Amino acid sequence: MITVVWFRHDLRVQDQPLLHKAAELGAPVLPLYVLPEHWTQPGPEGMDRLGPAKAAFLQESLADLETSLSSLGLPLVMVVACPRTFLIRWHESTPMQVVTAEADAPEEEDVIQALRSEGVVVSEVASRTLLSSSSLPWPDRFPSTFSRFRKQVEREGGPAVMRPPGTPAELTPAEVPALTNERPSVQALLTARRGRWQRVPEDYFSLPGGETAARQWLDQYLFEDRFIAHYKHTRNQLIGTGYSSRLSAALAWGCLSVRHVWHAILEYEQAFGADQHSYWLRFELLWREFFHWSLREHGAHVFRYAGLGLFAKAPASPPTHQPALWSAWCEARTGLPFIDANLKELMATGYLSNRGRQNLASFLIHDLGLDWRLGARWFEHHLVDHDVASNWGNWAYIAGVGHDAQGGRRFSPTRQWWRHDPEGRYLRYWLPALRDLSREQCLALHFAAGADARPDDYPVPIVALPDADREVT
Ligand SMILES: Cc1cc2nc3c(=O)[nH]c(=O)nc-3n(C[C@H](O)[C@H](O)[C@H](O)COP(=O)(O)OP(=O)(O)OC[C@H]3O[C@@H](n4cnc5c(N)ncnc54)[C@H](O)[C@@H]3O)c2cc1C
Repeated sequence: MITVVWFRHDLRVQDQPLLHKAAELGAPVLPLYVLPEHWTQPGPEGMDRLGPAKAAFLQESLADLETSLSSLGLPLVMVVACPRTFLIRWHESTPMQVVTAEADAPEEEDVIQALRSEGVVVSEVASRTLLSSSSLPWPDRFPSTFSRFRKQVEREGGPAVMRPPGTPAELTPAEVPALTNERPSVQALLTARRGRWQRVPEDYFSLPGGETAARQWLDQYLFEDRFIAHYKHTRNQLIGTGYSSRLSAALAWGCLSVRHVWHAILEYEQAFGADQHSYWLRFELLWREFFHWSLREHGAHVFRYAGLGLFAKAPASPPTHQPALWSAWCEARTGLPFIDANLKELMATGYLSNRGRQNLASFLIHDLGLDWRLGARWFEHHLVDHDVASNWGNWAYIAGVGHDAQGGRRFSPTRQWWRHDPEGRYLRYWLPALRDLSREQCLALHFAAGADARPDDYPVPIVALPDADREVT
């Protein structure tokens, strides 16, 4: 019998409860990563789940994990396959038990159940959240809003977050069983997916994938540059290094554990004093936590057009698809400079500020009138930090079918741009064609006016904004 440590979104070695669990079980250990082959298969709109920036981050994270495991004397087996079929077949030839992270998304839960029904013993270990399933602070029903959730979690000075464990001392490597898998290797597939994508010069901040880089950045962010000291004031900015923590991709792939980040912030508070900024970073981690437990509670409902069905009655059927609007979105040619700049940044870098994400989601849902799930899938393809719970939870929230008791949020793209990009710096950065225009000229383009100043190839807006949007101050 061997213990397969099946890595999914927990690509690290330090503070890794999966390895501790494997050490406790005592059998020889085989670390495994299965890249689910369906991630590369296009869905109905031609989008798959593995865009180029995301593939690059995953490739770097796996390379780093492989190096760290090999320093513990453990090889990392990597395959492209259907995880359920692969593990069941393997079990038939090589008796094994599996140690893996607690399931988050419904499809992860399905695979774990399928393995168990085939007689595989699976130990699920909490590795992705601050709280643990054995000590949740809400009595029985999951809170319907974030503020109720936060109040319960913060009661009595909480949350009490367990200290992450260090690296386990001794693990005996298992012999690698023979593999019959005709798919391309993980590295070959990721190289092909990554294609010619590389970090562009415009990407003023770019964190490579992997635990090593993530730990270094966390240290720099908190203790060297101390960017956290202005977090609450700058977190809504659109451009520049250190306006927000940029920890999302490392958290999404588990290069860092959220418990580790939480305790690092507490250490910062001990060293430099707690204030509204350090509290606010922990507050944002509670948003992540909220969406993670919500996904476990509501499961696949978050993927329905009508969402979670907690508050208002949502229409059961999605709006008619509008191919012209959708292509303009996908090409970042909506004709609204602020929207196009955000679309360009996301496509070029795989990252976008929280403010930018809120604006894009609101625009797609409330101004273009498209099915919110299209936008969520598009984000899933592009975002290096894609996280099922946070992405789908936030989209549903803005669409008014998630946890927002007010029934959805529209952000005026005009006012948002005027407030958050007062010098037009962000816009000119991502739209060089508009570089010589004044901010007022760009505003005229935004309202389909100002034909004189329109650069030749810049499109007219694909949608007229409501009159109320014209008032900007
Ligand atoms: C439509 C939409 C889609 C999103 N999709 C994702 C996603 O796929 N993955 C993802 O990690 N975040 C997602 N977010 C949340 C948020 O935009 C990003 O976490 C944040 O912009 C990442 O940058 P940062 O690490 O510098 O964030 P910081 O502001 O430094 O926040 C620190 C951490 O707190 C967490 N966090 C912050 N805001 C949120 C939030 N609103 N919801 C959940 N967690 C939050 C993240 O883990 C983040 O890394 C989405 C938000 C919106 C509006």
